[in-house]
Amino acid sequence: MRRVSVFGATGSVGENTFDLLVGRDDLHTVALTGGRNVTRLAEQARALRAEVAVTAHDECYSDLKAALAGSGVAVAAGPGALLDAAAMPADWVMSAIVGAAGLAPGFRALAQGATLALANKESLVTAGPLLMAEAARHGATILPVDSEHSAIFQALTGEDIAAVERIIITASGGPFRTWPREKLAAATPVQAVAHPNWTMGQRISIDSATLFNKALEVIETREFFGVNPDQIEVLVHPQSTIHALVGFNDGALMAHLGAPDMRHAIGYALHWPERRVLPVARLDLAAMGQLTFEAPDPDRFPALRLAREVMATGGHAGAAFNAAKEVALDHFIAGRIGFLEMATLVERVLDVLSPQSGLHAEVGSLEGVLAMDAFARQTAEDLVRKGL
Ligand SMILES: NC(=O)C1=CN([C@@H]2O[C@H](COP(=O)(O)OP(=O)(O)OC[C@H]3O[C@@H](n4cnc5c(N)ncnc54)[C@H](OP(=O)(O)O)[C@@H]3O)[C@@H](O)[C@H]2O)C=CC1
Ligand SMILES: CC(=O)[C@@H](O)[C@H](O)COP(=O)(O)O
Ligand SMILES: [Mn+2]
Repeated sequence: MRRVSVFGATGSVGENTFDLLVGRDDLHTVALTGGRNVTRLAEQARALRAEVAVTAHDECYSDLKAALAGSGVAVAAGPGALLDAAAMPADWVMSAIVGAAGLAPGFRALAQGATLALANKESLVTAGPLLMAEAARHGATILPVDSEHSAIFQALTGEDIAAVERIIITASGGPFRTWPREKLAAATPVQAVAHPNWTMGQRISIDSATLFNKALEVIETREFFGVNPDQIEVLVHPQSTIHALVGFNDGALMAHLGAPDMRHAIGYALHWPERRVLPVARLDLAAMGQLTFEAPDPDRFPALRLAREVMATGGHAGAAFNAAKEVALDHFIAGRIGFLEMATLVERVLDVLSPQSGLHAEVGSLEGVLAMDAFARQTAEDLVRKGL
């Protein structure tokens, strides 16, 4: 029986994963984790007959315990319990916690040789070399779940990475793709979260609106596939039908198309190296009529430029970039800074950290990455307090 665990089970990727796991008697669920939504976590744990359910928050323990009374599911809480759950032997582990909080559990799961289905792009942005080395050290496999990276991975199957000239990841452009800069300044969280094509969690949805999601994905592409930054292109494609394209040295361009449904990428990672029938809509290209493409606008969406600077800096710049972006997002959601100020804040943090602080230093340990993450968060908080 194949053993599976899901980290971030109550989120958008987590629910899509649950949908593919429920009712499968060839799979055994080891651990399910969530955050504050303990009611849903308990429902999932009962439905999948999980060995253990873990909430990331100590204060949610008693509610989770009560919700699982009589179920036979063990209950635990707190960041340490998340790591303990990641250490429980499993064959396939979904990493779908949002933000840098997903890094340590995924890292821990690799140490027991699990196949890590990686939705948490922040892991590669903050600690790419470390994560890939940890997988190699333990004979573990990392499979991409981010839709673009799953698409690239599929387009590369059977190919030689040395024959790759370029990788093109598509961006929907988000809900503000056509908005002028003046209007963007007043954009609200409610408007920013309304993704045109995908149903996702609040944070990644807003990151799609700023194009910070695409900025993270450019770095994720570099870290996962080992290509040079100048081989990675971003193409705005408002229909989100093509997820990525790979260009080869003979001029061929292989595109991956599919409905905007994460169950494809999750299901591909679940069954890899096989393909199995998945409950996703089939495309009707004639009904669609046309697919369109645009270049991203660097003035209204500076996140992509910042990603290029981060890749040029290397070292811990990815951890600082992601942490600053997470703080900026918190303040935007809370109404303390404006939409355009998110990129301003991230750029200021990188400027402040640039001359000192080990930003260039090679990524050598999880502790080092987490220290840079904390330092960048503190720097961002200080800048917001003083006023941007
Ligand atoms: N949504 C999507 O379609 C896609 C998402 N991704 C990536 O996948 C990851 C998850 O995204 P998404 O599902 O949208 O996110 P959601 O916000 O929908 O879900 C996040 C999950 O993480 C849990 N969580 C939140 N904070 C913490 C924490 N500090 N410690 C432990 N667990 C926590 C949440 O628990 P609770 O809700 O119970 O509080 C929830 O289970 C992100 O890295 C995102 O970039 C990538 C491609 C597509
Ligand atoms: C589903 C997925 O992989 C998301 O990362 C998606 O790509 C977000 O859409 P944007 O292209 O708007 O960032
Ligand atoms: Mn994506």
